[in-house]
Amino acid sequence: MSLLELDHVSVRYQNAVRDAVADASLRLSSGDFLVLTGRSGCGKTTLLNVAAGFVSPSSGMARVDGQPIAAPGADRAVVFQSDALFPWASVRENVAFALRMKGVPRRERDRRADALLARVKLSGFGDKPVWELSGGMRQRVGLARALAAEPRFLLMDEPLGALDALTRERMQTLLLDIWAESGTGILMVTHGIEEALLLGTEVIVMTPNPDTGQQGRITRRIPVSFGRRYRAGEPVRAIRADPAFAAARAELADAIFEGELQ
Ligand SMILES: Nc1ncnc2c1ncn2[C@@H]1O[C@H](COP(=O)(O)OP(=O)(O)OP(=O)(O)O)[C@@H](O)[C@H]1O
Repeated sequence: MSLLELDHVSVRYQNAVRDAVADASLRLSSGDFLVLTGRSGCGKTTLLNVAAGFVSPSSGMARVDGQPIAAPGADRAVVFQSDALFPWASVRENVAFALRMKGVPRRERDRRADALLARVKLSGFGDKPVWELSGGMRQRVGLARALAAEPRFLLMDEPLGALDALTRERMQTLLLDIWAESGTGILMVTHGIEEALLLGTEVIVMTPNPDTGQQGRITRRIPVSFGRRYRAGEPVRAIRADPAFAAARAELADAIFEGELQ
């Protein structure tokens, strides 16, 4: 069991007159799926980057298992919206990259890469160059590559944002399957309201300060259980059709837009 904590974190970028994120706290344990959502510019990526170790808090603390986060680490794998794969390498080589860095011998890393490719439903694609793959397939390669490091936490910034609607729905269930199998703690940023509800165990809403349009704060934390229902065997279609899902959708939209849409 691992714990990633952001404790009263504020971030002010160099030369900025205000904090991009003000006084944000969250706790991500193994097996949690936290979703950060909110309007554009309210600081979601900034907060994820603090967890990743790319950005240092100006005040407050970020910790993994009590140790301050000072830099990116293999315990926290990051998946971005653009897949950031190595275009010159094969699918298998991309997935095996972290294993190669660790000095895992060739045969062993190929075996593990192929097992990961099977998990993301890309068996048989290992020898392909990545540029031959569709956007959804590339994102699955990116996911397999992140999982290769056996991270304690998976940090994902709009990982499905560039995909078409049908591919995105399939990726959502794949993410739930991988989360269930791996027991990893996931922190994901998304603009998708239904996606947040379907995937998260907790949806964290950030909103900008109404006076400045900046200084993102956490304004709501909504516990959700739809993803757990999928894990327990309920089909996604049935979950989406449940009036409780529509009610949660309306509640979350209201929290994000603070009544602006009504
Ligand atoms: N490297 C940076 N230097 C200076 N300011 C930055 C930097 N990165 C982000 N900001 C500012 O910090 C604020 C929060 O940005 P951030 O990208 O974290 O928001 P976001 O909620 O992820 O936005 P989006 O949903 O559009 O991706 C914005 O005002 C942005 O302009």
